[in-house]
Amino acid sequence: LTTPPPNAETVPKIESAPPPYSLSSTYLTYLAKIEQAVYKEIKQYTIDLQDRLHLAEAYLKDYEDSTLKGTTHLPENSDPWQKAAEATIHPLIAYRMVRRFSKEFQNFVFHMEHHSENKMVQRLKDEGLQNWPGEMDLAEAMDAILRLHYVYDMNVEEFTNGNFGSIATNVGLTAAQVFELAEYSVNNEYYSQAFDWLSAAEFKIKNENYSAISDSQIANEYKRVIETHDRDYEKNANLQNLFIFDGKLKESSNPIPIRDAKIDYFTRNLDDNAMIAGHYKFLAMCNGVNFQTSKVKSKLKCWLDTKRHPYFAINPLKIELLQVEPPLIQIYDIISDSWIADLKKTATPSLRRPPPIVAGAAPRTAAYAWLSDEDIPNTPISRKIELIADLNVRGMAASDKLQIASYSFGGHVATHFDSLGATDPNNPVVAEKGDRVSTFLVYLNDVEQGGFTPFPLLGTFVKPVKGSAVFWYNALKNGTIDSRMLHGACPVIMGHKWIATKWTHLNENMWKRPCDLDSSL
Ligand SMILES: O=C(O)CCC(=O)C(=O)O
Ligand SMILES: [Fe+2]
Repeated sequence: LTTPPPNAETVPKIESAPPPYSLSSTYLTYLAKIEQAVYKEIKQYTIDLQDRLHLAEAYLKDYEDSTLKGTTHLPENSDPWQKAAEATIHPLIAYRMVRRFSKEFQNFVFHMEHHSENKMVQRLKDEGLQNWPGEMDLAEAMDAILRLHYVYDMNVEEFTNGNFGSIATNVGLTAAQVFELAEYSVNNEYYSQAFDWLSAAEFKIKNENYSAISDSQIANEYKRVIETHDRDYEKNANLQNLFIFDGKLKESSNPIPIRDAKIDYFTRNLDDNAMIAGHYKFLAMCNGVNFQTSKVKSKLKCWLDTKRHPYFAINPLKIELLQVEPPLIQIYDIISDSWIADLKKTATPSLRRPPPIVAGAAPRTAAYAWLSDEDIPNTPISRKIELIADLNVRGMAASDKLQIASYSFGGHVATHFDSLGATDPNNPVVAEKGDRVSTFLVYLNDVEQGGFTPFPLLGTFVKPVKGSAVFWYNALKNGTIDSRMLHGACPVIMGHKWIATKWTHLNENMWKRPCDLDSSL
């Protein structure tokens, strides 16, 4: 796995907004660190509980083997004082009693006092118990797991056995945990997913010695999926983007598998609008499908560029052309490990959950921080981008601050345009600086699996490669939005994903934008 992000301990307690625990590898790392202490605490607690149980049992046994055993000839209901006197005649019974009072009780009371539940709870509170993940974090984590299933057409049985495509691991989920995700799917109207999760739970229960759920719970849940689906079907059938079966489940003996239903949607909605068509191509690309024609592909190439600036005569840029028109390029090895470490370290304390989604904006699940050039004096990345892209980048008017994003499992961005005017024609930033004319996105690490950046309408996608950047223009030369530049981020399956993004604005780059990126060929 990737090395943990720096300064995980410095993750702040955020008063204004709940910390994005499930959304960011940084916060997950912080939790994993806390859990090392929690594990030790609870492990010790079980040892203490066992000690106390043994002490209590030893006391009972000693009393039963001496006093009770030696005084059985008195009737059950005889006078307690008479019984007590009887117990003190025998020297060894008497001795054992004195021993119990002076030794075993002391021991017992000592253990009770020093390892009480209250003290454990206090220690957990000291670790930050009240700020730990809650319902919302769990819902976000469940969404992330279900998103991986949906986007990558995961076989739930394989997935929950810990096998992710080409990667096999030895950790999966229990039948009860799989069942919880099935229930969550139904509650959130992901009916087709619910079926996959239920049948996986049904299968898993057979292979478990002990399961916290039963076959009858699963049977009831199947009934609930069908009933809930059929109840909501009429109401929602007209909603284009709602993932729903074609027809009522009660009447169809064979529900359409999620995979076929997606392909159906893909072909049906292809021409409706860029966002919807883009979504289904996006899913295919996350799975590695490239839609570029052989004619387009034949123009693609890699080269070492020495001409952009004298600096590059001795440090040539390794450029790969991913699409000629509109231009999309990936440039390798543009940022050193020490710059990467500086960016992660500086961003970590201010990583926050994204703002609530406004109408028309794409859902995104990552934690974000914004760095000004002054925040990172030893990492002059704006200057470097100026040299590479030949654009004005430095200064408040020329670009946005550098955006750092930290994704965790299932972390994604739905298809969108980086142009601010695309979602909000009255955006004040557009009025002031002009729209975002270009995007320069740097991958700060390799991702074990998943996390591609697809451009559905170009038919190609970018793979995260540590230290490489992808560059494109969001605006046409006349300044209007280039609607071909729809893109998104595929969910991370395994690993962490960190990116740094610089958006350059139009007004300061009016005269800078080269006529054609191709001229450097
Ligand atoms: O993470 C990626 O690959 C793309 C992110 C993106 O498009 C964005 O944040 O606007
Ligand atoms: Fe974007």
